[in-house]
Amino acid sequence: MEQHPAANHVIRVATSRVMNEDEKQHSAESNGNGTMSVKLEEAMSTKDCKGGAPARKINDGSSRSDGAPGMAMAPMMKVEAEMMQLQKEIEQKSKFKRICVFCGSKSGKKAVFSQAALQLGKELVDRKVELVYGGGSIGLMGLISKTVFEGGCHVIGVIPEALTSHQMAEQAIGEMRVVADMHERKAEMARIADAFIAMPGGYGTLEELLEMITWSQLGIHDKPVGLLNVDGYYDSLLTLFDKSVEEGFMKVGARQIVLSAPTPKELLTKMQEYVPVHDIVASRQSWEIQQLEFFST
Ligand SMILES: C/C(=C\CNc1ncnc2c1ncn2[C@@H]1O[C@H](COP(=O)(O)O)[C@@H](O)[C@H]1O)CO
Repeated sequence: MEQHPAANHVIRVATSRVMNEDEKQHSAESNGNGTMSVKLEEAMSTKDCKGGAPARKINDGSSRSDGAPGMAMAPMMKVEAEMMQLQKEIEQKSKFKRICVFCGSKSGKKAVFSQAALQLGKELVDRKVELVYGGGSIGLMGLISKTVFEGGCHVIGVIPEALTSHQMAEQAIGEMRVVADMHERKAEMARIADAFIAMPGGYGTLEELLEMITWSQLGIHDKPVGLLNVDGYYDSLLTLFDKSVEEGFMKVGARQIVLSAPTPKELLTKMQEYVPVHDIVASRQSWEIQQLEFFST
């Protein structure tokens, strides 16, 4: 393990497969909504707010466990306040433990792009989501990683060996996973993240985005892929995808792999609700078997 003063820690990763047991376990760990649902059900049950004897109905002003008239409002209001708080927590709590964000190594000309990076970073912090990203400290990459890190959430940069000397001269933050090349980088990002978001960016961002969409179409993963369409930046790409369906190069179901929204909140809501509807080319299991065979030869 290599340590750099500017980074929390740096580890070298030998990526051999896109999906493995660690990923499956992590995926199981990441679904925290069950606990909250149970809590809400408890709050909505017929017990009073102190957990005493059952009352009749939550919204009925006469519902008192002790049967005393006229004094029901205070405990009922407390139950309702608790329910609202739990509901808020459920909405804020993310289904995703880690989200990979692809974004520009430049900040773009308009301030809205930087503002969106800060907004998305804050949204991840509010939802207690860890960030996986390209490991660079420049452009939108630098802004979002700093925001998430300073917000107290874990940040994992996945960086090819060739870029490390450049990176280390800059201010690296969080955990750095050093991989052999660009292919391993994407495989590692895909393996450890539960979902992918592309912010505005150039070729690098587009290439990463399209690869994750293609891997979903093929059945290599079934994780949500979202486009943060800041100030209509991706309008023309979305139109091209529609054109591709129109001209018979893409199935309607496959077009639905790509989710998009102008704000992080709206995008994350769509991503939380995402259910794949496309036909996959080969099962995830068969991709894993192929990869195992490839790496064992
Ligand atoms: C290491 C530093 C600069 C070197 N540049 C990059 N470092 C890390 N990751 C990068 C770098 N350039 C591109 N990427 C990856 O591509 C995406 C951005 O590319 P774009 O062409 O700017 O859209 C990004 O998601 C990265 O994964 C000093 O910090």
